[in-house]
Amino acid sequence: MSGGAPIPVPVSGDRILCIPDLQKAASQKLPTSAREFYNSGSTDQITINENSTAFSKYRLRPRVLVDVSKADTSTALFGRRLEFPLGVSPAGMHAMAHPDGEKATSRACAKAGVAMGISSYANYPIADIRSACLSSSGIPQIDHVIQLYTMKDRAMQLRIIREAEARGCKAIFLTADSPVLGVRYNEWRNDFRTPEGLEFPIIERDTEMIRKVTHDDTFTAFNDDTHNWARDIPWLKSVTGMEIWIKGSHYFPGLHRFLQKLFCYAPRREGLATAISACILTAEDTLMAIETGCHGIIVSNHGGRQLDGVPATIDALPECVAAAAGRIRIHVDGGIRSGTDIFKALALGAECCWVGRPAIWGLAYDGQAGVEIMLETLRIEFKRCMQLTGCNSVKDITLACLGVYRVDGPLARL
Ligand SMILES: Cc1cc2nc3c(=O)[nH]c(=O)nc-3n(C[C@H](O)[C@H](O)[C@H](O)COP(=O)(O)O)c2cc1C
Ligand SMILES: CC(C)CC(=O)C(=O)O
Repeated sequence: MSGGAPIPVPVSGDRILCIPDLQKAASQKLPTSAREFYNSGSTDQITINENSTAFSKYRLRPRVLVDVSKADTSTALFGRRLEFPLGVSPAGMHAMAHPDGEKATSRACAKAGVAMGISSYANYPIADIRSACLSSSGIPQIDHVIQLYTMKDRAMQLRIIREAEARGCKAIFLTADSPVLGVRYNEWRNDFRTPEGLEFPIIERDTEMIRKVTHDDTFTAFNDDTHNWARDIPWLKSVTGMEIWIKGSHYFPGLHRFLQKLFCYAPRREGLATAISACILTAEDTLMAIETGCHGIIVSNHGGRQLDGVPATIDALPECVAAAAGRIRIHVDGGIRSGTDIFKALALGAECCWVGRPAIWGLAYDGQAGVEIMLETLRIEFKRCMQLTGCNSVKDITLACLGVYRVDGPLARL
């Protein structure tokens, strides 16, 4: 019998015991316009709120009297071990939360053994973010992915891709839900501008250029609202060997007709037609990602910052998983605020989760150390959840671990 090494619990005097503690402490430190920029969603805040509350409808179905002394939280991504199934989502402007910005996030991710996404709107170049987490032998200790928008300026897009390749990024996360910026009242109300001194080196914008304009203006100038599956994915595949993952979903006109044709003329896919009927948009996008040969999808609604009123990602996940039928890798982000949330997402079929705002709150709270607290909190909670449900490895986390209450009924298995 082995009790294993005791799990270190964060017990500093700062009393950050969970992600909501961190959110509260960090938010108090941020000026109003930065706080609202980070913490808000779009329009009526429906989706951002649901992203985190939707997890609570699920109940855990634990198995007891299981030896969990050697429970192992690790998994693998891009052939590298992750300490637990988590990455930090690509989110712009980490340096508004702490001067070390994405470099601090990168170091914290390396310490925790998780992956990191680099936003096109990062405040440091890809090279600096990668080299912030070098091992003693000079090799980055974690994998990074580069987040790209579909951009009007193909030459710039190509320069970003070449730089990401040269610096060893493993994949492109193509953000598909942003042909235009979401309606963000906070940015309008506060006439939000990137603070003095911060740059967007990846999209080649210095501080003077970006302070002149709003994000709406920047998005309109850069993002390609003519983007589409048929043109953009083949182009990306033709220019890079990096993996291509689609982040977020966006309805592409004509797609429904295309799918109808597909199911009409390809009888072997009839089973899928049934599966997608539950949630047309996201299942369609999942199928398009498969059809166009992408490597993976991130079930994401951009943290509720783009189209308000879309479902919580944890609610969209099952339809995507069903439509995918094991043919594409599926990750999820949005509203994940505890280790139990990670557990539930895995039980519903995600391979890995990502968090956006919690990293920003960690930065605002205490730079790299704050992000480390955030990651360690989630790791400990995830491990405890695994042990208390009788799971010894992430492979043990299946649909059988969850239940949900139906109206006036007993707990139902999923
Ligand atoms: C301040 C902020 C900036 C973001 N910037 C980007 C971005 O540049 N590109 C992108 O694809 N997603 C961006 N996102 C969305 C995140 O990648 C991620 O989908 C989202 O934050 C996940 O939800 P969560 O914050 O509830 O964890 C941003 C999110 C926030 C909060
Ligand atoms: C820096 C931004 C324009 C990115 C952002 O806010 C977003 O993508 O949600």
